[in-house]
Amino acid sequence: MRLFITAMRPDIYRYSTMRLTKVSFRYRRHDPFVIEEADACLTPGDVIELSGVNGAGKSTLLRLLAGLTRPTTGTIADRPEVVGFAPDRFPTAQPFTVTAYLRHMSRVRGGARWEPWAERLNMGHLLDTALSDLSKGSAHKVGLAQALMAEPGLLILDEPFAGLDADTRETLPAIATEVAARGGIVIASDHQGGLRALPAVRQWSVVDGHLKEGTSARPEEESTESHPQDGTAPQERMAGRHEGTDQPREGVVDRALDGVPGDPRDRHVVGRVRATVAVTLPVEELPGFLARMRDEGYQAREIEETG
Ligand SMILES: Nc1ncnc2c1ncn2[C@@H]1O[C@H](COP(=O)(O)OP(=O)(O)OP(=O)(O)O)[C@@H](O)[C@H]1O
Repeated sequence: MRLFITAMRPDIYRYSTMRLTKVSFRYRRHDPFVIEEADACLTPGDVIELSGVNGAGKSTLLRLLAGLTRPTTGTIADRPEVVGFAPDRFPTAQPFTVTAYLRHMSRVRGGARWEPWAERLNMGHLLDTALSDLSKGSAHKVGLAQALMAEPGLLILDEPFAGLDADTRETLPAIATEVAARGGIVIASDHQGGLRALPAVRQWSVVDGHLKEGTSARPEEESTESHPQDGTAPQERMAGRHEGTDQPREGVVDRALDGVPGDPRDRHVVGRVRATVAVTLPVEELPGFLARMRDEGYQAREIEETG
C-alpha cells in the first residue's frame, strides 16, 4: 500500500523591500568617501550582480548591506532577518576541521542543516581537513556553505566564483535562482560574469563612489537604458520609485509567487511561497512522518490511500 501526501508549508518567509537611503561611507574621518549617497531598493526575489573596477568599493558596499559595517551617514532599512555572507577571503586561521566549523555554525544558526550544502558544493573530501590547510577555492566553499545553510533572506556573495572548480561554478547560478525563487535577495560582486546568464539579473556597479543600476562598469553602457524586465529607467529602480506606485512590480518576485491567492501587492509584505510534494511511504510510518512534518512547520493538506 502506498500513501500519497501533499503538504504545504505556509508563510515561511517574510518579504519586505530593503532600502538604502543616501548611504555614504568612509573608513576614516578625513578619508574620501568610498560610497557616496547610495539610494537603492532590494526587492524580494532580486538577483543583483555588482561590478566595478578593483578598489571601486564593492566589498565595502557588500559589508554595509550585510550590516557588518555601519554607514557613515544615511540609512539601511528593512534588512531581512537572516543574512548569509560569503566573504571574498574566508578566514582560515581558525582551529577547526571543516566539519567542526560547519557544525559550530549550524548551532549558531539554530540547527541549520549544513550537510546538503557540503554535498552540493562538492566538499565531501574536505570534511576532515583543518581549515588552515585548505586551498583558496576549498576555503571559499566553506564560506559559501556557512552562508547558505541558514536559508538567508539576504544572501551576499563577494566574488563567489573566484577559485571555484568547474562543477561548483556551474552550481552557483542555480543556487542563486533558488534563493531568489523563495523570496530571498541575492547580491554578488563578480568580476567573472558568472550570474550574467540568469534571466532578470539586476546589474549594479560602483563607479567613482556612486552606485548605479542597469549598467556594467563600462561608461558607454551607462545612462538611461531601461530595465529589460519592467521598462523602468535604472535610476528609478535604484531609488525605488517604481515600488512606491500602486502597481505591483512585474518580475522575479511575482513569477516566483505564481498561483498565490490574494492581492498581489501583499506579496511584498508577507510571502506565501508554497510547494506541493507527493511523498510515498509505508503506511506504518505515517504517524511518525506527519509528526516530523508538523515539528518542522509543515501542514498536511490531503491524504489519499492507493492500493
Ligand atoms: N579596512 C580598510 N581601511 C581603509 N581603507 C579600506 C579598507 N578596506 C578597503 N579600503 C579602501 O576602500 C576602497 C574600496 O575597497 P573595496 O575592497 O571595497 O573595493 P572592491 O571594489 O571590493 O575591490 P576589489 O575588486 O579589488 O576587491 C579602496 O580604496 C580600499 O583601499
